[in-house]
Amino acid sequence: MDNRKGRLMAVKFVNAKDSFLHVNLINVSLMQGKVYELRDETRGNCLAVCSCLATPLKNLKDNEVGMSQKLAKAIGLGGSESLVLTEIENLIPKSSQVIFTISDPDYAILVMNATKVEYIMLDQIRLVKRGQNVVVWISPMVSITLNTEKILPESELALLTNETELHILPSSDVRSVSRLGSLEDPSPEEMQTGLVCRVIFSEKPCATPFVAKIHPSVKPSFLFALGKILSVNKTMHLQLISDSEVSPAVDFLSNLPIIYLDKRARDQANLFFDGCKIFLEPLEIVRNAEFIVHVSKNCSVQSVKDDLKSLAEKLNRELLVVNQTVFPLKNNLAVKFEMKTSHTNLSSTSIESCNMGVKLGKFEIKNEPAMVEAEHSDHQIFSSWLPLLNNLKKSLVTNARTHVKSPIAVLKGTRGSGVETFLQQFVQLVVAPPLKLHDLALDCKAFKGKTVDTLKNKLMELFLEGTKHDPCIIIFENIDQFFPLQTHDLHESPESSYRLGVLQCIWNLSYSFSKRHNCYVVTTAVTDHEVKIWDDMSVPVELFQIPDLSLEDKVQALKQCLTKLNCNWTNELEDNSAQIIEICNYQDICDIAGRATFEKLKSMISSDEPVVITTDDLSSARNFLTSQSLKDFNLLRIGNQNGAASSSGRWPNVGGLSDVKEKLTEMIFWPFMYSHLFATNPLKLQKGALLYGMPGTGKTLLAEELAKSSGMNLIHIKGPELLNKFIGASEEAVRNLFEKASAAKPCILFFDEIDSLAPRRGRDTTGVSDRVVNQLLTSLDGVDSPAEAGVWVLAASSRPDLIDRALLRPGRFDTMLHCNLPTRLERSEILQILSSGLKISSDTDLNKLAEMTDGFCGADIQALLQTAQLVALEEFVDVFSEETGDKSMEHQEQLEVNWNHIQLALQKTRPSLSQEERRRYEKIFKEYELSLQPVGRGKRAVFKQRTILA
Ligand SMILES: Nc1ncnc2c1ncn2[C@@H]1O[C@H](COP(=O)(O)OP(=O)(O)OP(=O)(O)O)[C@@H](O)[C@H]1O
Repeated sequence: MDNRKGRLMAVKFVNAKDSFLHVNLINVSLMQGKVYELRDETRGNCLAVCSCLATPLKNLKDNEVGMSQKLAKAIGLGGSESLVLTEIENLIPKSSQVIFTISDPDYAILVMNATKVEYIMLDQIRLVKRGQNVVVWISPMVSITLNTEKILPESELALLTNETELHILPSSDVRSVSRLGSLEDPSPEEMQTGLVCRVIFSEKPCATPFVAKIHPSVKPSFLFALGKILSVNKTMHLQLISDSEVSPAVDFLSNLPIIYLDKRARDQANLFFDGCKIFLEPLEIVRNAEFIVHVSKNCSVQSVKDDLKSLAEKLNRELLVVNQTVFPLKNNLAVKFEMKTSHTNLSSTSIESCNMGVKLGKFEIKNEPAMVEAEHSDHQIFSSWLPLLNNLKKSLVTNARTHVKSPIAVLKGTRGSGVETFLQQFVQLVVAPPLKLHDLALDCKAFKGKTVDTLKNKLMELFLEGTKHDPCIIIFENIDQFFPLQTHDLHESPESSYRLGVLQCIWNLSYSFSKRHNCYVVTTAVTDHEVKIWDDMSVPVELFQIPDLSLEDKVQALKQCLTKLNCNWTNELEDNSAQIIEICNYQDICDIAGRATFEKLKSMISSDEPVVITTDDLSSARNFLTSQSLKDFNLLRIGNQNGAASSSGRWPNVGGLSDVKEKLTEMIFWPFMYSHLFATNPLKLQKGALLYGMPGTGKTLLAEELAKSSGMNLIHIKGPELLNKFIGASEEAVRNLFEKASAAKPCILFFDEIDSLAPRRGRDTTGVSDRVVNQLLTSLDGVDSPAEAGVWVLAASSRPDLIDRALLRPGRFDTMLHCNLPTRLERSEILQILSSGLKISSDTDLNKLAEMTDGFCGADIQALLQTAQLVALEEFVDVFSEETGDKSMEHQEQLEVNWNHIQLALQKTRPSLSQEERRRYEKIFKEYELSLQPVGRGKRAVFKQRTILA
């Protein structure tokens, strides 16, 4: 192609939403990124300049150039014509300011979408020529046409970059064009050319329709044309009258004046919701700005405040500055900066660098609406959450006024603690008067696995939507979707960079939008890990910890759930429910109510009677469900059969071990059962105990039985299950565990095989165990007195000598309880217990069996009885199938374990530990016990002394 002569190409209209030229693949390699002058083939005049897009369009021929039909029309091309394309080779100057004009209807659209235009403009247009029209698409259906009025410094062409300041003026306001870009002050008229207001629908109809009321402190009475927010084609005239009875004068959150509009005018303007924004364009220009303040980029807010203060003092008058931020100066004196609304300034630094008009007059700072104490109605807010709800609301208001706080609030609650419900209650609170925030939500579940770019586009749409409804609150639901479980590695990994990308995107948008608009982002976090990720990004999110519900609130939550499920409840349930759901969290209560209702409905399927839930229904539903807070853990039992603690027969299933049982009863059972007595007694309670002994001696059984008999939750951790190869993950698992235990209180945290989780430090080459031990120590030290905290810690090990010694110090696992191999008497007791569920013939002598099982531990005895049962079963099957050919086992009741079966089982069963192994264990325990006693003092000293005396 001869660049000087140009190339003749036929114009084809393509479905593009931009002001670029499009060509096919072959031409792209020649033309991409280049800039062309477009001349009319017949008349030869230059119509426009355009740059060529690098993305090829398949359906174009080699001699065709594609452009949008709208653009073609805007630059004066009619029908399908041909153009001569001449490349512009000279360097195109980058311009600092470009001034466009725009038709009045398009201006109305622009005003409502200014922020969006800022973001999308450079994607659609890069090059402009003085006098040329360009088209910008605000949405696929809506576009505006801009005419390039002026380029500064003076030039024919301008390349638009991020640095270019764009000014767009309505064409009716051409007078001001000549002044733009100069350092001249804008005239007072320019400053009063428009007003953005928030509409509140007036309850009483006005005598004349199309009259809007406004508080006199904001504007005197003028005639305005009303441009509406949703449908942009209509313009209606509106009489604006001042009325001292209307209040508030200014919506303090958005700093927008509020006007009250009659219903008829509202319908005419297609305004659908209270609180929407409208743009008022004056029909009369009013000269009333008396003083101009220049606010430059480098000028501090304080210096402006000082200037204005001295001015107010000098004039002995009060200052009124409409729009933008309010700075209180002294009693009843305030200033607000007014940006020029005569044009929309699109530079990112516009706020700092523009001139602002100050109007002198009286201005009353509207007092911050008192934090309306949230209503404590039956269906709404729990009193335990009320202080936090109000704090969060306060933070939001402060942020809206000062922009000094973080735009993101993270609500942290444990699993099942009702985080989502809390969020709903918060939203209810802020969308109601007086704040009237608009709420938008994004369910992150829908974006799981999507690219950061896809998410970014969606977020951009969401935030832009938010700016339309400013002030608004944006809620990220289920944000944990972006935190895959195994992202604890500190090294670069696809997961960690994805997560970082997502969060950075959320942060960047929240930050930039909240600077200019009142957008406040609220999200949730369930684990420490989720909170830490924000920390790692070093962005200042505000963290709010959701408190546990009080017992009264739990009962209220239960009633709410049952009411929602259309159920009634009995009076006795009213009295007993607190006891049943005492240790449940919010989600558990919802689940229990749901389960109880479901079971009740099942039982009365053919009845039309109303559903009435009783104490029994609730208790059985509670026993059926696993607590939410414990779902990730190995939960052995919650409470006993009745859902409440029993005070008698505490160890019915554990034989022998009387010392250990007694000590555990004193240490855990009593302080829990009689907490009121212990609370008034200054006794220092022990919070942790270590059960040690040979394998199979009933250590796990003891922990289970303790939880069962006291009605406490039990979290059972098998040593190595917490260890994770990712750096930091094991420590975090330990931290989470203690958090869960606290959420599930009253709770016993039971570390089985603790020697494998917390071996002595310094022996592990990977360092994982060392860090886990350190974390365990920190977490154990963090557990308060069990009577208050409701968390007791138990550990079990058959090799206590391998455990890190620091764990055994006072305040940690400071009580050592030895679970011995059972003696003959104890074996007899165990045999009684374990055989109680079996059918045993009368010829069986359990005492004799106890004598014959020397060296057997509890687990061995259980194995022996199981083997005896199997032997009995084999015999039973043989006899019945041979004699009767009956294989249906109808005669099961005749299945019985007799002495003979036991003898046979005894021949097949050996103690799990040989004599030598038992001796080795005994030696280890002895040495271990000795090593624990302080040298020269205490027991060891006594022991030594005794030796000497003997
Ligand atoms: N003292 C006991 N009374 C009744 N049953 C017992 C007793 N000791 C052990 N058993 C039986 O043995 C089974 C296994 O015991 P348990 O798991 O509690 O032993 P452990 O000491 O925790 O063993 P390990 O060290 O191998 O974990 C129990 O479920 C129970 O049936």
